[in-house]
Amino acid sequence: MNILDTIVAHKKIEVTDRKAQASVKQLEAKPAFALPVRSLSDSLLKPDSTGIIAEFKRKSPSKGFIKQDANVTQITSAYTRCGAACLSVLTDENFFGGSDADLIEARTNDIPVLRKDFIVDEYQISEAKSIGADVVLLIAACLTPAEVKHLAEFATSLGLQAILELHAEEELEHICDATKIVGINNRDLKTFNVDIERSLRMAEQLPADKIKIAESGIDKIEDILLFKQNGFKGFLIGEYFMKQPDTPAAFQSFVEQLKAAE
Ligand SMILES: O=P(O)(O)OC[C@@H](O)[C@@H](O)c1c[nH]c2ccccc12
Repeated sequence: MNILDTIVAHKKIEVTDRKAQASVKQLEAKPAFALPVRSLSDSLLKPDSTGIIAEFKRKSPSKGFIKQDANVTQITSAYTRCGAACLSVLTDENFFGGSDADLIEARTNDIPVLRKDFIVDEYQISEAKSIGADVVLLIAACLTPAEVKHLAEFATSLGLQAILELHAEEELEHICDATKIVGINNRDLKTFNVDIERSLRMAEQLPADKIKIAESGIDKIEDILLFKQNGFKGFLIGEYFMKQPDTPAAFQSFVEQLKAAE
């Protein structure tokens, strides 16, 4: 079994357990469920947007611990203050060391927050809303096209936006009207290989009306400039910032360099 299959199998068991603990009605009754949603597309399309979706990630299956004791308040507030367009917060505990509590804390910032997790059931989208997320991720590699359509429409019905994550050309068939934002993952979730050129080639095949986001393995200003030239509006970056001894300072200097280069 590859790592993605392992994570998804684990996720399905977790979700079954959580469903037995809290009904959808109980999720809907949580105060955060009623919070207004902040729009990721509006944030990315602002003329002065950095486009950076800055990720809070303590560990990953490919790298192990990146920053085990990372402080979510300090890091997400610095990301926001220094110009992130959106925050991405891992909520998967087992493989990424994340939690709902991290997202709830990140939500106190006034930019959109992406719940970064492996969504296999609409229940997780209700959960995302109940902890204050504005955006959810739908990963084509673990869903059928019909599931993507259903989940994206369900997210939209709750006012949330969805990012459809693609990696391989065969996944282009997962695109539908409800998936307005498409992320191309430079990293293969089954092998962890990162290939930016491959993503650029694949992006050429996306419908022109989709908002494009480049994900993973981005660690230099030149990467962003290259993606921008190819029509990308968003850049999802985690490890590069999280692995720096001083994440807030590293983020600030990255944004300054990006602005100077433009
Ligand atoms: O840390 P990186 O290489 O900058 O990548 C961030 C983000 O793209 C990556 O964490 C990611 C992309 N798709 C995912 C799906 C699940 C979990 C994590 C991810």
